[in-house]
Amino acid sequence: LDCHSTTESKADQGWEIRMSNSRGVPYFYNAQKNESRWDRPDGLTDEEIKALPGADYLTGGAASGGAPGQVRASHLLVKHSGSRRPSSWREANITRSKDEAIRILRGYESEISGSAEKFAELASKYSDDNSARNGGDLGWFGRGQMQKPFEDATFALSVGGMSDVISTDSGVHLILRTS
Ligand SMILES: O=C(CCc1ccccc1)N[C@H](Cc1nc2ccccc2[nH]1)C(=O)O
Repeated sequence: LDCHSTTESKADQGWEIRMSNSRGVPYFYNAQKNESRWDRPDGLTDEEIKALPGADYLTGGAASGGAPGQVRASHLLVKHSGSRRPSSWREANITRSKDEAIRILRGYESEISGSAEKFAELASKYSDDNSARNGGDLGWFGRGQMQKPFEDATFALSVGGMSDVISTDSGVHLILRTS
């Protein structure tokens, strides 16, 4: 019986780097092990860490400050049948009505009740945007980059503030301004 000892390459050990919205610093996340940690996983060298998905959170990218006039925000998007692209990582064919999407989002809004950590947790689980994998974090952006209703709502928020339900061509959103 010849057993092959496959030494897993570090890359497919499932580690990635995500941004903690509540603390505004990166952390190590492993979906396979369902583990999150602030400190470097044992045995990962600098080189291997730099090669992980989300590594740009460690360098410039989203972690460092934005240019003047830029803001940083997270959002929780609930798509509906009228969305420009009624499909997401969560659901291949989204058929809920806009009213239903708003009702769902109002439910999250009351569950969040001002907690940035709760926001990131619910965005990770339920946002129909790919930013769900980063707790809804969109990084830094300036005016002219996002759909107008989204931009205006974000720039009207103070840091730490959360928007009302905002509607764009993509669906309905809750926005949390983080910087
Ligand atoms: O437009 C994009 C980002 C680029 C993209 C397009 C298509 C597939 C994947 C990414 N994603 C939308 C969801 C979405 N709409 C937004 C509006 C404002 C901010 C973030 C948003 N995220 C969406 O997925 O419909």
